[in-house]
Amino acid sequence: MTESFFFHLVLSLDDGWLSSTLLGNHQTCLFSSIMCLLQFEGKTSFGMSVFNLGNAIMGSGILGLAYAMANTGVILFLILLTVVAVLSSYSIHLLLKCSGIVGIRAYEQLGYRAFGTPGKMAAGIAITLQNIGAMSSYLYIVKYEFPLVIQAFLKVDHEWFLNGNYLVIIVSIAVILPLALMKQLGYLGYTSGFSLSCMVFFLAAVIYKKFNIPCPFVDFAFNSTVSAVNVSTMDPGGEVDPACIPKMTAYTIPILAFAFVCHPEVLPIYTELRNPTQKKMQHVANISITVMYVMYFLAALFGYLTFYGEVEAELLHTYSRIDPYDTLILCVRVAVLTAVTLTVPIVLFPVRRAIQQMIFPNKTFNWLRHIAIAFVLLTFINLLVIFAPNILGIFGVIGATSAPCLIFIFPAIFYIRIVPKEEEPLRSAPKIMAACFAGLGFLFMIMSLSFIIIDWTTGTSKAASGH
Ligand SMILES: NC(=O)C[C@H](N)C(=O)O
Repeated sequence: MTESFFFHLVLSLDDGWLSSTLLGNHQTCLFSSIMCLLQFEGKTSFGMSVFNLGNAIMGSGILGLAYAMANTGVILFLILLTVVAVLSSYSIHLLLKCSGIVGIRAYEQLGYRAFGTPGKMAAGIAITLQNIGAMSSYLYIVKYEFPLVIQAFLKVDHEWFLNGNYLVIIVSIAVILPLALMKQLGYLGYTSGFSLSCMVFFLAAVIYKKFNIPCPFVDFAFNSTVSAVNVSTMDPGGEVDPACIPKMTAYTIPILAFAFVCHPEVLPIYTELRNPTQKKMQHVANISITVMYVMYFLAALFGYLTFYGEVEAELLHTYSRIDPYDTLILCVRVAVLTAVTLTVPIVLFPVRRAIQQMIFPNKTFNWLRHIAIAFVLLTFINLLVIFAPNILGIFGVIGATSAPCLIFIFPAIFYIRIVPKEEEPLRSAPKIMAACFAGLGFLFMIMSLSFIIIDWTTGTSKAASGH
C-alpha cells in the first residue's frame, strides 16, 4: 500500500486525533495508519448502515409531523415532505462528493477545508446547536411522557417521582451518561435496529388508533360531563369548522427540516461502511430517506386524521386527552421513550467531537476531557429541558436556524469551494445548482425565523400555550 493511501486513510478516519499524527514523522504516521486500519476498517454492512442512518434521521421530529399536517392540509404537506426529502438526499450527494475529493469524513473538517477556521467553527456550532436541540426534544418527551407511564403502571398520584424534572435527571444519570461515556459507539451502534422497531410499533399504533377512536372524541378531563371535543371537520350545519381549515403556520417547514436532519452523522456512517464508495453510500442514504419519508407521511396522516385540528405539537400527548390509561398507548409511550432515550448518547457523539475540534484541535484522546464534555453537555441539556417552555419552540428555533445550515447552506457552499475549478468551473451547471440550493436555504431560514418571531411577538402561537 502506498503512503498516499495511508495519508488518505488517516485523514478520513479521525481528524482531530490524527491531524496531529500527520504533523509527526512518517514512521509515526505509518504506524498510526496501520493501527487505524486494524481498528476502524469499515465493517458495517449495507443493511446495517441503512438502519443506522434511518435511526439518525428518525427522532422526536416524527411526533411533530401530525401537527404540521394539521396546519397545511394533506396535499400541501405531502408536497412539502417530498421536497424536503429530495433536497435532503441532494445535500447528502454534495457532502459525499466533497468528502470524496478531500478524503475527509467529518462535517466540520469539510468546513475547515473550504473556509479555514471560520468554516470549521460555523459547522461545529450548527452541529452543536442542532444536536443539543434534538437531545432536548428527546428529554422533553421523557419529562412529559414518563410520569404518565409510571402513574398508570403504579397507580399512584402526587408522588415525588411523578415529577418530570426529577425523572429527566434520573434518566440522564442512570442511562444516558454511562452510554455517552463509551469511547466509541461502534458508531450509532446496535441500538439502531431496536430503536427503529420501537418507532414502527408507534406507527402501527397510530394507524390502529385512527380507526379506534370515535370522532368527535370525548376529552378525558370532561368525561364525567360527556362533553365532546369537536374534531370533525364539519359542524352540524354542514359548514366546515374554521378550526379545521388548514393554514400554514411559522412552524410547518422548520418541523419538516428538523425531522430530516441526519447530516452530521452521514460521513461517520460512510467511514464505517464496508467497501465504501460514494455511490454505495448515496444508495444507503436514498433508501433510509425513502423509508423515513413513508413512515413520516403515515404517522402524520393517521395522527392528523385521528384528531384533526385538535392535534398537539407532540402527538403522543394528544392521546392522553382521550384516555391516559389506555394500555396500547401506554406501551407506545414506553417504546417511544426507549427509542429516544437510546438515541440521546448517539446524538451526543457528534456534538462532543465538534466541541473538541473547535476548542481543543490537535489534542490526543483524553478520558478526563471526554467525560467532562459529556457531563457538561448533559447538565446543560437538563437545565434547558427543565426550563424550556415547550417542544414546539425547540422544533421551531432549531428547525429554522441550524437545520437549514446543515441541510442546505453548508453542503452547498462547501461544495462550491472544495470541488476544484479545473474539474467544475464556477459557471458549471452543478455549481450553479449548488449556489441556488444555498440561496434557497438562506431564504427558508430568514422566512421561517421572521415568521416565528412575528408569531411570538403577536402571541398568536400555540407555542405560548405550554406543552
Ligand atoms: N437528528 C436530528 O437532528 C433530529 C432528527 N431528525 C429528529 O427527528 O429528531
